[in-house]
Order: sequence, then C-alpha cells, then structure tokens
Amino acid sequence: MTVLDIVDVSHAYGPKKVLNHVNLRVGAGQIMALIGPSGCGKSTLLRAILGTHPPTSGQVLVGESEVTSPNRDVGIVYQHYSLYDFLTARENVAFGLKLDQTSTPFRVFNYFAWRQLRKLHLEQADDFLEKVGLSAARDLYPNQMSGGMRQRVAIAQALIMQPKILLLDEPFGALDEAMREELQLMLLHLYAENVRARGEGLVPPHTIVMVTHELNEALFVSDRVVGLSQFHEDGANGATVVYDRPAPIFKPDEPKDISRFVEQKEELIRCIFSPKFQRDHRKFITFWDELEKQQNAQTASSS
Ligand SMILES: Nc1ncnc2c1ncn2[C@@H]1O[C@H](COP(=O)(O)OP(=O)(O)OP(=O)(O)O)[C@@H](O)[C@H]1O
Repeated sequence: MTVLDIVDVSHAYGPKKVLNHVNLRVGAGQIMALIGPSGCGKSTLLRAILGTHPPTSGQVLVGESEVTSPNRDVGIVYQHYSLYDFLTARENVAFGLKLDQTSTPFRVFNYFAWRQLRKLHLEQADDFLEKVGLSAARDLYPNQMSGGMRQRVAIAQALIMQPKILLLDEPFGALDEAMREELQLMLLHLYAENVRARGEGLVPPHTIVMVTHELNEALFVSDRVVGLSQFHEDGANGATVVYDRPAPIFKPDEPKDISRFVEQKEELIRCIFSPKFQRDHRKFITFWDELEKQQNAQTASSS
C-alpha cells in the first residue's frame, strides 16, 4: 500500500534549481533514510512533503490526496525539540489531541465531558510514551529530561496524532553518541511493531522518512536507503534520486553489527559523491525490484 508518492517533483528557489525530477514511492510501514551531500535539497524535499513549500512542478501525494499545504496526514520532528516547558511529558504528548478534539468553550461549558476526554487523552499519551520507552518519565517536565528523552517525547507527540507519514529532519543531530543509540533503538522498536502488524494482516502503523547525515545510522535503523545528489547527465541542475536500495534489517535485541553494512555504505558514498557512479545511477535504483525478489523468496521458502 502506497502512503507517499512523489511524482516528477522539481523545485527552484527563484532562479536556483534545487530538485530535478524526483520520483519516489514509499509504502506503508517503511522506514526510509534520506541521505545526500549538504545543501543537495533533502530539507527542500521534506518541506514539499510537509506542504509548507509545494514543489515548482510535479506532485506530492499522501494517501490519495495531493499535498498543497501542511495537514494532519504528515507529521514532522526537527533536530531541536519543541516541547512546552510548563507541561509534563504526558501532557505534552496529549496536547495535540486536546487542540484537535476540543475548543475552549467546550472545555469551559462541558466541564465533566472534558474531564472524561482529558483522562482518555492522557491514557493515550501513556501508550505512546510506552512505545518510545518513556513510561517511567511521564510526569517529568522537559527541563528534568535528557536531550534524548525530550526528543523521544517529541516523537511520541507526533505519533499520537497518527499521521499517515512521519518526517524526521536530522532528529538525532544535536545528541551525543549514547543518546543517539537510545533513539536508534526506539526506531527499531517502531519497525518491529510494523513487522508484528504485517504478520497479523494489519496495515503497519509507522511510515517514516528520516533525513540524516550519518550513514551508519541510516543503514542501521531503516529498511530502505535513498540517496539524493546533484546529477548533471543532461546538463540540468538540481538533485535527483541516485540511489534507492533496501537496508539490512536489525531487530532491537540484535547487536549493531557494522560489518553487515560496510560494503553498502561504500557503495552509497560512491553513488552520492562520485560523478562517475552518478552517470550510471539507475543501476542503484532497485528497491522495488529487490523487495519483490525478497518477497518471492520468502513465499517460496514457506510453501
Ligand atoms: N528558502 C530558501 N531560499 C533560497 N534558497 C534556499 C532556501 N532554502 C534552501 N535554499 C538553498 O537550496 C539548497 C538546498 O537546501 P536544503 O536545505 O534543501 O539542502 P539540504 O540537503 O537539506 O542541506 P543540509 O544537509 O545542509 O541541511 C541550498 O543551496 C540552500 O542554500
């Protein structure tokens, strides 16, 4: 099931062309890492998906609808957390539901109904805090939490609104190595939840596109890696997709075995930075073919 369809998207800021005919389809439950040299247009692509900067040409579809402005189908978490300092973790997570489902007059004039709803929102917030491994911190205020914990609350805050797709723009960029690892583990847990849902015949709940500069992180936490680069075969300016392949899948309790992705990391670096490889870039856009092969092999082995 397709959640996001980027169809022939180009974008320019004035005369400066940044994206050049980007095509990308993302399926439900994929955790896709978006990688590319600094300034190549990754954030511009995220903004087009978010709807704050619709593309100059082409279309972005989330579900069946074209994205033309920010809407609740698309959530985003940035590098720097944006929590309310005067609310606890669970109140921060429940805040979006409060704004979405009630108004000030409702809360004043239907006090008892509001209290019931408030209780429900806080219970839902607890469920989402559990998903990001923060049950024990639900009553802490942001200034009582580490940077990694705050970022996990921000992710729970986005997830509770149940967006069709969640964008993470360098979400762990401001964190030290130990905290990054905590958050990487949290993403592996979300992916495991997708796998469980698929196994039960349900639509996997978390579809994520994450921009990161860290190639190890991209390959470790995602199931798909997309590389964007300035590609000039026909003399045009602007970035396009030069790499799109499955990433190795890790389970949360598995050690981070870097040797499993050393080769792929080198391939990715060459594709993104080397014009020689970019000339041949279609060779590395094989995600959907490889996925089909994997699925056929699984079906064959289980029958
Ligand atoms: N609002 C804007 N107006 C004009 N130029 C812009 C604007 N936003 C971005 N740019 C330019 O577009 C290009 C792509 O920027 P973008 O932020 O999308 O790249 P990026 O790949 O996310 O970069 P980084 O990895 O450094 O965050 C850059 O050259 C940038 O200077």
